[in-house]
Amino acid sequence: MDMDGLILRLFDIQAVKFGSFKLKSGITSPIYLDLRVIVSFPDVLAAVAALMWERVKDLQWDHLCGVPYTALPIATVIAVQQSRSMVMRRKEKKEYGTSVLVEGRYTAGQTVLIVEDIITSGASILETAQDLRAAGLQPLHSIVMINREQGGQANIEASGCSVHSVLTLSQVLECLERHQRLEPAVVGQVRQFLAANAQVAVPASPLPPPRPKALPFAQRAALCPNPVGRRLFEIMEQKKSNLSFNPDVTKKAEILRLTDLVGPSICMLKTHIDVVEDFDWDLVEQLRALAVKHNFVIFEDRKFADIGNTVQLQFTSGVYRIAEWADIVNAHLVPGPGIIDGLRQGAKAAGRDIGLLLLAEMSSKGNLATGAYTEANVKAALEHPDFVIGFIAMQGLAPAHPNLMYITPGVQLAKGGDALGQQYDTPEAVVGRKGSDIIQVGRGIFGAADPAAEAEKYRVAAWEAYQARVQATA
Ligand SMILES: O=c1ccn([C@@H]2O[C@H](COP(=O)(O)O)[C@@H](O)[C@H]2O)c(=O)[nH]1
Repeated sequence: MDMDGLILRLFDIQAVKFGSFKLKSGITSPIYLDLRVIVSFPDVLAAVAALMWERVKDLQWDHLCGVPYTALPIATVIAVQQSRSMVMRRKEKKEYGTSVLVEGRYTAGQTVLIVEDIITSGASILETAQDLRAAGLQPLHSIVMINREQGGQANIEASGCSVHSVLTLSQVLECLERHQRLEPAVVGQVRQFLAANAQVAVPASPLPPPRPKALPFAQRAALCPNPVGRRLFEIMEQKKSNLSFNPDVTKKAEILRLTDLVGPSICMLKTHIDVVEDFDWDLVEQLRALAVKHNFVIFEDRKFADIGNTVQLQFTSGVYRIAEWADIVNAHLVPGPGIIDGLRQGAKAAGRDIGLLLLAEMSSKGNLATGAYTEANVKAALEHPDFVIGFIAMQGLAPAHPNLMYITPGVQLAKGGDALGQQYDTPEAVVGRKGSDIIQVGRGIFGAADPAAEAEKYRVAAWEAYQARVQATA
């Protein structure tokens, strides 16, 4: 389809209309471009995507992002036709579940080409660019199908994002006039309108409502119905520590040595009690004594994953009798919410305050704890606020519920991974940008020559990232 053919087809399918229309920018226009309809005309959708691609194929960028909603199918067609990666900006923020506004796989600093159907003032592209920046991405370029030539290009380029367009409104008008599709009076009216509205201001508040405030841990403690969650928030504030340490070694003496060394820097000790070769009850007693000495809570990373009745037995019985000494345990939601009730009953039988973390996300490559599964975990947590204190997660998931906390494993001072699929991100990224609360560190600390000094480095990095996050939304 050539350009004239496309413009005539847009006219025929009523994607170009004449009358009196109120635009998002507030102005009343005698012409309205409604590219929403093209989803019902695959030939038009394909032609639009191909022409837009022609304009930008030589530019350098990492991901496409369609402005919701009209440009989403256009961006999708380009992404599929050209085998290019796309990210997707949410227009509405979800009540619960992943709070990310930009979906997809991307890393901070990557660049984006924004795809839009029409620009007038440029407000919609600016809104999308703002959310992309908030997600750590760089909106470098934009491509629009029709530029209404009303100042949008200048407004967007002033923000550092280049604008490329396939057609201008004048070109559309000129083509329809040449093919005698319009009365001369209508053409004159539209030209007059364009001349009088060459500079449309971005509407006063095109931006989405501000993100929820990141409350200080001290304030979040007061919102926490579970005594252990409350205590952990308080310890974090008292020790200025949002560092959890896991001495994943197999000898009792080494676990105790490492724990005593890093104890002053941590708010939480995470154990894998079933890897200890010389486990005995004295280990438990000594760990509890260290927890009192250094003021931290103990989290047994048992990752329960069976039916309610079985996990209750695993929790309270057997060699480890976890419910008698752990402050916090965790569970997969795979078996359904019965697992939460089973563990709650176990805690009650032991007569102790215990908090539960749900494994909403994981750090390992290719893990399946994503999307709807993650959201189901958030829903379950909201339904059991007395017992579920938060999540193992890679980011903040429900910022509207500050009583819930996020513990993120897979953290080291430099990004990387191990040979078995573990993936590491930095404290700054995890706590500062992704909204997690506590970093979970093992080998990064006990693998260092001086574990105590290394733990301090992690404590300072995570605490500074937390403080910066609170200040940024204050
Ligand atoms: O998704 C998950 C859940 C749990 N872990 C646990 O965290 C530590 C990480 O240890 P590093 O030595 O810092 O890699 C480990 O105990 C895992 O069992 C996780 O890594 N990812």
